[in-house]
Amino acid sequence: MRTAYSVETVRTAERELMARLPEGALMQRAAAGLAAACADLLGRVYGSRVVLLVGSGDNGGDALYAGARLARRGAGVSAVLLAPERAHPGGLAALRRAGGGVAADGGAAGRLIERADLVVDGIVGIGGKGGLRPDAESLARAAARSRAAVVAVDLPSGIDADTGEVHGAALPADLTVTFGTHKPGLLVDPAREYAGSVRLVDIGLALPGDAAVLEALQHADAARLLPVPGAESDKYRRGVVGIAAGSARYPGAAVLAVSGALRGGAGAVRYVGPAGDAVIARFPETLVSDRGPKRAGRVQAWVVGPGAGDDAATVAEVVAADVPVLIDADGLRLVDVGAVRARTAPTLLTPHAGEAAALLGVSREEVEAARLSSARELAARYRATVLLKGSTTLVAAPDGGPVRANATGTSWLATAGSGDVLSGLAGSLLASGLPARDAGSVAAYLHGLAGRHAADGAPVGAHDVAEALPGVWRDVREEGRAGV
Ligand SMILES: NC(=O)C1=CN([C@@H]2O[C@H](COP(=O)(O)OP(=O)(O)OC[C@H]3O[C@@H](n4cnc5c(N)ncnc54)[C@H](O)[C@@H]3O)[C@@H](O)[C@H]2O)[C@@H](O)CC1
Ligand SMILES: Nc1ncnc2c1ncn2[C@@H]1O[C@H](COP(=O)(O)OP(=O)(O)O)[C@@H](O)[C@H]1O
Ligand SMILES: [K+]
Repeated sequence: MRTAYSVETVRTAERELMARLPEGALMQRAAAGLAAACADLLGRVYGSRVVLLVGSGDNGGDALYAGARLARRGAGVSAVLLAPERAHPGGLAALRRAGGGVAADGGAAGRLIERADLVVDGIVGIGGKGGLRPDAESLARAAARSRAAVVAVDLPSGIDADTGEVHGAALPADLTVTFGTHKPGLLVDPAREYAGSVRLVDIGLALPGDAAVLEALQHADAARLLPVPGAESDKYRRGVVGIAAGSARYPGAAVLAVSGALRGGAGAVRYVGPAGDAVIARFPETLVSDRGPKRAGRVQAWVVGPGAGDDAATVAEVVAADVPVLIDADGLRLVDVGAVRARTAPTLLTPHAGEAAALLGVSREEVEAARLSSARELAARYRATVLLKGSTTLVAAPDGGPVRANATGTSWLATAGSGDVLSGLAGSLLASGLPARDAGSVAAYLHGLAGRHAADGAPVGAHDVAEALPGVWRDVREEGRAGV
């Protein structure tokens, strides 16, 4: 599991560790890891041109000490000091001793950045507040214009470490070298996009497991959660998932939700609704009923809403059932918040940003700018687990605890109907017995990978994503066993 901790927790752990180590040891560990990552990125250090953007705090100190290490290996290293009188004195002295220089003025800084192979962003780290200030912003613009690779120290400067929000200008990186632990902003959009790839450097911080703010499943975690039938299993013991979806106008949503559900681990898929003929034509293994959810036969979990049109009665009937229920798409518009809050069995809501905005009474842009707080707020209001879809998908439980972030997806998944496949898949995992947080996060994990496999750099339809699921499932189990 990849975990992320708040700035406050990181600071506490750092203080405890620093008290036990010689002065400056922690910064040397950070700088050594940073210099090694820069060297890997450069390929050849000797003769390369490196520019350090140095702010007034310890983030700048890391950059200066790493720059000194690169200078000792033959790189031409120059520092651009945003606040010369407050630049880390030890770091600056080390850089000078190693033969590095300092840009004389803004003009020189611009020219250095233009010719650089590598720009190291040490403007601001976990001490940052708000977006970049104007002097830093102009350097960020110069770095973006140059052909240099950008390595962010700890965090891309300008992002909010705790929330993943970006208030103002920030400096996009190709690589972020982060220390001790991931920070939430490295896993949640829009900030995550600024980070590029992320490399974690162990500096020996001891972080309390129960204080994680965010978690991201890895193959081994997903593999452990995937339901696998045992020798004694039969289709009912594996779980039956009910799909109440589709309408005369949108029969395809029913077919796609069933396509996801059939690949999600339940032993049987029951379909209820007006699109039974279309479902059976495509998936003859589906148990089809036109008698409404209450009289369709037993299920261990329901999915309601994809392509449901205005059928509020079916949504209400499903929400009244005493089994786990996933509510998606039209179902989110039709459902009564009081009825959801009153449920005792688990509920999983799966809105995209637009649907979440409608439920919260804010704009879509506001949800996209503040994904973490939006997911948490919805979970609290509906007393339900919320899976907020998008480039990073978040799964927030109503009882607090770490939010799961998923970034396995690809923007090729932004295609009509791919959300229907996801809801069928997650419903099937619910029916097979996974708690809502696990069902949602495992579904997002597999769905994202399936999108990647199916697309492989080209446009795909939602049915391609569903068809890629068994292959992905196999990969996750195999690689998970191998400890990948
Ligand atoms: N505390 C520790 O033990 C360690 C800290 N490390 C580094 O230290 C960093 C934290 O250092 P600091 O606490 O000194 O804080 P930072 O260096 O992150 O930033 C603080 C300084 O930046 C200025 N600033 C704040 N917001 C700004 C903005 N938006 N634009 C421009 N300037 C801004 C502030 O005035 C302040 O002087 C970490 O991110 C990490 O890089 C590492 O060396 C590992 C050890
Ligand atoms: N830019 C993106 N990057 C990664 N995944 C995305 C992106 N945009 C959308 N997705 C994913 O694609 C799916 C789209 O679902 P949704 O918006 O409900 O579409 P539909 O209603 O047409 O099925 C979700 O799983 C979502 O997380
Ligand atoms: K930084």
